[in-house]
Amino acid sequence: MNNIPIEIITRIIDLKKQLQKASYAYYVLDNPIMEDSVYDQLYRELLTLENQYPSLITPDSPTQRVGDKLSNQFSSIPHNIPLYSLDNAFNFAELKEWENRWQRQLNNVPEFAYVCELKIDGSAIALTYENGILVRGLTRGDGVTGEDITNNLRTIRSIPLRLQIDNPPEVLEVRGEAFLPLDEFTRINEEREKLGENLFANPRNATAGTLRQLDPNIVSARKLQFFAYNAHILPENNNLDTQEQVLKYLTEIGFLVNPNYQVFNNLQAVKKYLDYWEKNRHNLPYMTDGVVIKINSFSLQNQLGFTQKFPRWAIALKYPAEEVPTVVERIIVN
Ligand SMILES: NC(=O)c1cnc(OC2CCCC2)nc1N
Repeated sequence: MNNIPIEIITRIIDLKKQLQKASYAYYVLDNPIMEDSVYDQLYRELLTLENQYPSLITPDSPTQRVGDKLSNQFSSIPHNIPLYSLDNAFNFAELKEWENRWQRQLNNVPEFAYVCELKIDGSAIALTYENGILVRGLTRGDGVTGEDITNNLRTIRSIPLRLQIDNPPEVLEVRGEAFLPLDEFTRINEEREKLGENLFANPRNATAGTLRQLDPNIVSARKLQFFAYNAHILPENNNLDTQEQVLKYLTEIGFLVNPNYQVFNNLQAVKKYLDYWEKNRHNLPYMTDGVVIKINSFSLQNQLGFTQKFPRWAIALKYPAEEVPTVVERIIVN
């Protein structure tokens, strides 16, 4: 590092900042701030400088998204914070029972709110950022330990390699859903069908299958996306008091958050949201299998805690399972 001209060092830092900002605008805000040709030119300049000065390559560099080393297997790593699964409700009456249960447990809280989030039908993922840099990405696994698929997750452009804030927390745990948009799912199955390979039954299986690929280049070629829905700043001394604040924070620091979340003060209002999305979810470019309803206040969440498997403060309203139009069905029809 000592015999490298300072102009080179500052140029590399500046290029990474510009490229990360442009990538965030393009993949997360869906609002490009740079022509593709300019992005490519800056990217090539960074690549050239990093090849000349390899000691200046950092893990958050945009050039480090697609590693070239093949994994031969994934190691199992314990989660910093366990990932819980969701209890299910299959109709409004069961939702009402859930509300009665938690209200009884808290001796009838008059003031509360629910956050409703579309339940994205993909693979649950846990990301760890240290001082703003992505250091690890794990599958949900059994909730206690997950498989280290960091190299595969780094290829997902809507997962930032560096948080887009100047003073990042020491450790940040981000949870969310990796998923395949429906058009990409169809494209992958058409490709497999041409190669005589078996088809993925649905986008969830295709996502899980892709994340288990040992070659990050294959993962990079499939346009996986990621919706973040939870964050834990460690040590837990932060000013995030509600789920709604967490969703806003996640967007600020560089994540794609599903924009269809809404806050309601009662279950009747939640019902309208459920009915709306049961009808309109098929217009979305990705699969959902329900709605996740969470109590908004972390103070109430902490008072309620967890059962052996589930948080008492959240539940998934599941829509009836449905068939995904796959290439096979089209052949049969034709
Ligand atoms: N698939 C989803 O979209 C989804 C899954 N899980 C959660 O919340 C976790 C947090 C605590 C228990 C469940 N939210 C979601 N939106």
